[in-house]
Amino acid sequence: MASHVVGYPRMGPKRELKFALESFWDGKSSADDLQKVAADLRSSIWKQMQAAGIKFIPSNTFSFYDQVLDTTAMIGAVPARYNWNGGEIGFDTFFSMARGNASVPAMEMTKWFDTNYHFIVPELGPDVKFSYASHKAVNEYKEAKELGIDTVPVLVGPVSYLLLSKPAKGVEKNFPLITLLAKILPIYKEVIGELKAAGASWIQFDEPTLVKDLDAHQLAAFTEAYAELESSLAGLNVLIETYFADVPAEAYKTLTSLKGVSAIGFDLIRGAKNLDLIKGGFPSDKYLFAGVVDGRNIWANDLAASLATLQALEGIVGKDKLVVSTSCSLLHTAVDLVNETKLDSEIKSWLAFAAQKIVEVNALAKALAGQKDEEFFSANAAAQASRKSSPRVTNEAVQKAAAALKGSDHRRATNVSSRLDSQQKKLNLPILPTTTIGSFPQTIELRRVRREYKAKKISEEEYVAAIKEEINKVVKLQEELDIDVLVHGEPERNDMVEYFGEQLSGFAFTVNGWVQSYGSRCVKPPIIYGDVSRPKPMTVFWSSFAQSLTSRPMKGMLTGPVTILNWSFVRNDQPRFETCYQIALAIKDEVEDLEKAGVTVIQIDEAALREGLPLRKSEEAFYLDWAVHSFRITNCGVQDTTQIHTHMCYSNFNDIIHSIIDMDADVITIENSRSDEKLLSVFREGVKYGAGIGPGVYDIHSPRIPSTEEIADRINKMLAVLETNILWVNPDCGLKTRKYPEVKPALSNMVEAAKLLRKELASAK
Ligand SMILES: Nc1nc2c(c(=O)[nH]1)N[C@@H](CNc1ccc(C(=O)N[C@@H](CCC(=O)N[C@@H](CCC(=O)N[C@@H](CCC(=O)O)C(=O)O)C(=O)O)C(=O)O)cc1)CN2
Ligand code: MET
Ligand SMILES: [Zn+2]
Repeated sequence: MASHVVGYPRMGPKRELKFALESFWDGKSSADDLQKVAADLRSSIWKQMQAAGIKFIPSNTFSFYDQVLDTTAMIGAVPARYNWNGGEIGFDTFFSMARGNASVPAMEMTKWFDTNYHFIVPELGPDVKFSYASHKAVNEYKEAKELGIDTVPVLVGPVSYLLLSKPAKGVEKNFPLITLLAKILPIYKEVIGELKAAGASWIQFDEPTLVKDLDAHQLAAFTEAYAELESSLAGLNVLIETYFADVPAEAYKTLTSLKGVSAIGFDLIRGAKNLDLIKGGFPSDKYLFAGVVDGRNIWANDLAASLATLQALEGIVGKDKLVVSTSCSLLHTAVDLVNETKLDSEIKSWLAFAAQKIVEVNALAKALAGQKDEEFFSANAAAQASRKSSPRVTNEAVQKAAAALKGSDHRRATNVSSRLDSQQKKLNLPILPTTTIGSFPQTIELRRVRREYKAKKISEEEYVAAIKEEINKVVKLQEELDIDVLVHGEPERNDMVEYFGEQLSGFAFTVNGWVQSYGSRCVKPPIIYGDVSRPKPMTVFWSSFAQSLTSRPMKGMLTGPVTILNWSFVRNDQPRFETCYQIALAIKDEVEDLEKAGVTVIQIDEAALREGLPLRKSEEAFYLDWAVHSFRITNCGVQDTTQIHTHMCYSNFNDIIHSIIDMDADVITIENSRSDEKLLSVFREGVKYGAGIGPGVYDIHSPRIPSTEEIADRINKMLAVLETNILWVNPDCGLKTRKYPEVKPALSNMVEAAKLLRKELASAK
């Protein structure tokens, strides 16, 4: 019985790739140094999988930034503004596309399906000249082969690639990108040819868009694409991998009849209906790659349950056609539990990170082949039983309180426009008020202070003094810049989700459980293992201190329940909405304590609300209902004069604008600049928005400093579709990833632009 892994984390068990990338970008190390770190990581991962007994080991799942950008490089689809002159694409062009450079902004980045991973959106059109411009897939296959490991090279499938692209600037918005298939397939053919010549016997195409709602045209593109590739693929075993949800019934028909395809991979964790589809009929000549080990979470597999599932599948497809696999790439889980020295041993026994998951995959494959490791299986069964019965998982008071919520929809008593009036009387803000999203740069010194405090190398007094000093600096800076509504800068926070997880009951946290979010940036999602409650106030101390330093309004800064849920590793033993309501109640307590402490503006970030949206239309309404409800629970009890802000980043909101309105926040700040102001089109189309809104005026994900004119131009575009009195001026997102030499001039230009427009508006009256 064979085993397979869809993909593996790239960063390394101690984020070696992150540090190598950042050092290279800072000019502190050479391209060769970076290549060396990368090669070492790849080789250790391949060897680890080989040692675990994995038969189908993936290659080309490594990336210096993102696998979709790698594909863009492979087919030479570099936007003209990067001045690429042909030839093999090197670091310069590659990283300019990813991060921008001094003269050109980066390409758009967006969420990879419903994960916290971001990909670089390809910009295509009828005039793009495609060419084979990155041999990475072939090189990595050869590299593994030289180590004596015959891998399965992985490519982003051509149809998913196009369906994830957007029309380039100047190309008609509804240009049918799928018509570019004919132009990119010849390059895929070249790659396939080289892989065959190098000795590959399998190839994997990731086609995750097959789990979305596709129309007949889009489905037909899959049929055409693989028919077109069939002759090039002859002699290779071809695996089409789907993940993140089940495949809709129509798509299943298309998928199982693709020409030249010998194997199909399914997510059997998130794809609840896949099993029934397969039971309803699976082609007898194809391999089934059964994704039973969860690539999106950190729980140890319930091996007995998976084995039963696999045995049922074996009855359908036959013993020699079943391959045990992961539900998706392990990119979305933490790397190695071995490095978790601080986790309590009972909780640790419930967990499996990527390194442990490959062992699970192999144990299942062996058990199917009649070589069950009894000891491994019984230890696993004991851990499953301990997790089910552990008293630390349950808090009855919390369960009762959460159950009681469902009857009411928790709305504020007064409507938003009269609330805004009461708030304005108190706040007395100018038109186009300026603010920032919360975090200020996280300097090396700041990180050192937090690290030393955690390691008990400095005392609590020293720590508090250092953070207070930082808050003081950030407040002074904002006053100098003349920003209207201030923030304390979040210097005490490692991350907006992890920070709250560390203070709530029912959460555990890791030391090295990093997951790539974008580029070199990683997150360490907390683990929700039990019922959630808030033992004591979490932010009141810092927020009241910050408010005491200034007469300007200081925003209290919280992360909302949906975002805490979506950016944590969540329980798989109760529905997500139950957990979300529990978190909402904890945040509600915090909101009310902030209000009591005299904080009059409170921002509750829901950065991840959109990405939690189910991948299929039919499931959206249910999610939006409980997600928006959870947000309202947190702040329905505050006074009219308390201004509730929320913030969202990186998303396409146009399709859920009515749910955003239904959140009933007083002010929303929202990402806008990196996606070409797509956001504004919804207002252009006539949606009425009466609450305060601050579409970001510049991209904070790039080191580039926007000019005053550029920002003023952006604000003008907003004024064309939004009422003057509801518009706020702010960056796209928090500033924690930036450096002060970028932030100071950028914010200064932002304030200047706001002032310029205030003047123009006043003289126009
Ligand atoms: N959870 C989450 N998801 C999100 C976002 C977000 O802010 N949070 N933002 C959006 C974009 N994604 C982002 C993801 C990560 C980062 C980010 O800045 N991550 C930091 C790590 C953040 C962190 O928790 N840092 C800790 C740990 C610091 C650390 O690495 N310490 C090292 C030593 C490092 C040193 O020598 O300074 C150690 O302890 O070993 C801290 O600052 O306290 C990074 O990769 O650099 C930014 C945006 C979408 N998704
Ligand atoms: N308040 C948070 C910050 O400014 C919101 C970030 S959304 C990813 O960092
Ligand atoms: Zn944000």
